[in-house]
Amino acid sequence: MATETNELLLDADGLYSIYKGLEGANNVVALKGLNLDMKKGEFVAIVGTSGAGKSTLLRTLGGLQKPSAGEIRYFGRDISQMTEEALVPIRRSTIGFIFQEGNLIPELSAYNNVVRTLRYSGVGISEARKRAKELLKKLGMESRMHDLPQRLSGGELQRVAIARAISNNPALILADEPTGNLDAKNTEQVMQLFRDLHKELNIAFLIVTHSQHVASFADRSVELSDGMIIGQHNAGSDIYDLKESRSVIVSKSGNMTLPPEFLSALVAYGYHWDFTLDINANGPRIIGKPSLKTHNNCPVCNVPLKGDKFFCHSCGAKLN
Ligand SMILES: Nc1ncnc2c1ncn2[C@@H]1O[C@H](COP(=O)(O)OP(=O)(O)OP(=O)(O)O)[C@@H](O)[C@H]1O
Repeated sequence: MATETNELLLDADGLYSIYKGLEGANNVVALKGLNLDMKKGEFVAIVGTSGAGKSTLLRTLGGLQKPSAGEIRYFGRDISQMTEEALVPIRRSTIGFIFQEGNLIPELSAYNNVVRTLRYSGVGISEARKRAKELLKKLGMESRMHDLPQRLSGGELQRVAIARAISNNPALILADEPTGNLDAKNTEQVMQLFRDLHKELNIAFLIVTHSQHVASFADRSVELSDGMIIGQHNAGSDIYDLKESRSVIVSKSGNMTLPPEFLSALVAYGYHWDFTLDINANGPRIIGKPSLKTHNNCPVCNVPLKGDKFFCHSCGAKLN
């Protein structure tokens, strides 16, 4: 059985991700100071409109691209500024990736794709062969395992991709639209497989999806909009109309994320409230009068903002 514990698996703090604009164009700030915690064995969906930053978040959390600012900790260990050399073994031992296209090596059979992944992780050849066979059998691919990817259907390709992703017993699977290319029947089967793996092996899942059905498998859905997490939702929420089910998130480091309707009623993005809190035995109390301020320093590169408080002339971050 999946046992969700209070032990933190993943803990991301203040993540920014900036794509440099082409000549003359503004940079795109795809993640804007985002915070996310995941417990061991949790099943979380990332939902939100197109361009909200979901894939960027997944790739950044997986160490496939560096955040422009912020920290990403796995079991308390910060990976955000590690060299590729230091990252590779952590990625291999902790994380499995599944993408929409499956990303198999086209010249290798299903079986050799899995063997290759295991070999890269340092598993000996005979053990790798044995484990590849067992995994493909478990995923219902025993009779097709010597076929090349081009001879496999979308659903079969995803099974091989899943076999590769779980081959190193990862604590977490990061999946970007894993059923995006599949029909309803194959989507159901792949999601059922995820659920079984989650239960049997206690693997945590973080899945980007546009599908209500896929999100319904998750313990909670995290909603992204314009590079920020704007709410979370319990299992069974309607992801096509999330307004009703948003709840406030308070991260481990004390950052609070408020639903967008609330924020826009309060203030525009780019401002913050400045106040002093006194916490004593009677609970928290605001001292003095809160005041509304713009950032003095760029939250991405920390250089003082000059003139325009919503554009950093130093790193090019657009802050609204
Ligand atoms: N390599 C890149 N270079 C420049 N901008 C990029 C790059 N990748 C993504 N972006 C931009 O970053 C923002 C977030 O993109 P991302 O792909 O993370 O969103 P998404 O929520 O996954 O979208 P979708 O649901 O359509 O796949 C978008 O404005 C996108 O145009």
